[in-house]
Parts: sequence; C-alpha cells; structure tokens
Amino acid sequence: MIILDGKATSNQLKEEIAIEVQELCKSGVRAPHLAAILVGSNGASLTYVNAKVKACAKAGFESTLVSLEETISEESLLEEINKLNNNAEIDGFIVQLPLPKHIDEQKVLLAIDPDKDVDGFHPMNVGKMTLNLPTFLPATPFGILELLERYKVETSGKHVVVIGRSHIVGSPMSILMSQKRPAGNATVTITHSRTKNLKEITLQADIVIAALGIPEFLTADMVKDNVTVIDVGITRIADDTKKNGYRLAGDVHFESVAKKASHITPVPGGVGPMTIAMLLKNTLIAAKKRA
Ligand SMILES: Nc1nc(=O)c2c([nH]1)NC[C@@H]1CN(c3ccc(C(=O)N[C@@H](CCC(=O)O)C(=O)O)cc3)C=[N+]21
Repeated sequence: MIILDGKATSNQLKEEIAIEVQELCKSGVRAPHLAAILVGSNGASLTYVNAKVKACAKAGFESTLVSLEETISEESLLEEINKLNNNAEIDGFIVQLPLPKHIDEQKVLLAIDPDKDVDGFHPMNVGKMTLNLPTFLPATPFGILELLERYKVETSGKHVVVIGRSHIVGSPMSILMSQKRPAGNATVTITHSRTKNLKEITLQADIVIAALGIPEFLTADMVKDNVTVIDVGITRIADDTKKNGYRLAGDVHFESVAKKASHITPVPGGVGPMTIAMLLKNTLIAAKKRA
C-alpha cells in the first residue's frame, strides 16, 4: 500500500514554484501577489486562510488578508471585491467559503474578475473548465490530479467513483477526470445523497474520491482490493486528549480501507496541503499572464 503524501508533494511543488518566482523577479517582474477575503473567522476558515498566507511566504509570494466582520452587508463585500479587481498589485484573490447566510454566494463569485479568480469558481471559468479550455482549475480537484499524476496512478480507462456533487470538488472532479488530459480519460460515476445502492457502485471502482463531508463514511466493505482512495473530507472532531481540543477526520475510515488499497491519501497530510499548493500555482499563472 502506497500513501499519497500530499504534504511532501505540496512542499516539492512550492519549491518548484519558488524557483519560478526567483526567475520572474530576476527578469524584472515583481513577485506574485495573492489576496484572500475572509468574512467572519468561525472555526476552521481562519486556520485555512492562515495556511495560505504562510504558503505564500514560503513560495516567495506577496499576500494580503482582507478580514471582514461576520455582519458585513453583501453590498460592502462586493465593494471590497471590486477594490481587489481594480488593484493592479493583486494578481489573484479568493473569497473564503462558506459565507454567512445573508450573503448570496453566486452574486459574490460573479463579482470576481475571472482573470483574478484563482479558485476557478467564477461561472466563466467553470464553463471554460467544462470545455477543457485553458483556465484556473479549482484548487482541490487540481491538486488531486497532480497527486495522481506524480504518483503515476493509472486513470485512463479506469472506473472512478466520485462521492459528492459539490461545486467545489465533486462536480469539477468528475468532469476533469472524464476529460482527455493527464490523470483523465477515466470512466466516471458521480454519486450523492440520493444515490441508491451506493456500495454496489463503489465496489466496482478502481478509484474512489470521497468528498461528501461525513467523517469515516467510506469503510473497507465498500471497496474492492487494490483500489485507489482519495479522501477529500476534513472534519474537526472534539477530542479532549488533543491540545487544540480536536482531531481531524477524513471521509474515509483510513485504518480499515488502507489494508485493501493500493494507494490512499491520509488526512491530514493528503489533499489539504495540495489544495494550497495549487492555489499558489494558479496565482503564479495569473502573475505570468499579467506580466
Ligand atoms: N474560496 C475557497 N477556496 C478554498 O480553497 C477553500 C475555501 N474557500 N473554503 C474552505 C476549503 C477548505 N480548504 C482547505 C485548505 C487547506 C487545508 C489543509 O491544509 N489541511 C491540512 C490540515 C489543516 C488543519 O490543521 O486544519 C491537512 O489536510 O493536512 C484544508 C482545507 C480550502 N478551502
């Protein structure tokens, strides 16, 4: 069984990106600059945004964190987005999701300049992705493709079963892996909360991508021998024995599934760090395009 080490792979990626940044700077182009808008600071989102800021420093990027009150109006948030759209210093930015309930996510995503949308969430970029045109690929699916490629996991002609249909992971993942591309050319089945006989389907999978957000949902009895398992889930579970008061659980029951798998991603240290590295990669692409 091979563990797909997202931590090590993302560090390698960041080093590769840092070298490109040095070369850009030598040729007189300023360092890429990523901004993140955080509305409120509930639980995990602050951790993730801070991880992004730290990763920027590591790769030689500039970063800006725009921290806004939980109670900010939709109108004021749209103004902040417009400022970043018009700020020539900023190559790309993200609006950390989820947003408070009083804010319309679709309106917010539509307001982002597609050329600065390094999350790839703007409908224009989703459309381009769907047509396999050059664009910013959403960071989590992009990171999974990169992991599969770097570990030489065969995907062509394989049966991929995606569990979950979110706009951020499940849906783009299933589209990308069915396309003619590296880590693509797969036969993809997308499943979700209304799927009947899920286990019958996952038992046929060569590759399972668990992205439904239910801790330890995928168990050993649901997969065949030598399956490749990608665990996108990351749920905080209260744990008094930990100094921060919680542990992280994926959507996969790692201990049992790992015994059957040929390849598997851990949580933490799997898909999460890859997401951040690919966000940097998208920002580098944006910076190069601007320069
Ligand atoms: N606009 C937007 N873009 C995002 O890319 C985005 C978002 N909103 N909202 C939330 C999700 C989640 N996400 C993660 C990033 C890094 C880790 C990560 O580094 N995880 C570490 C552990 C971190 C910890 O200790 O909690 C790991 O898996 O090893 C996890 C999750 C990005 N997201």
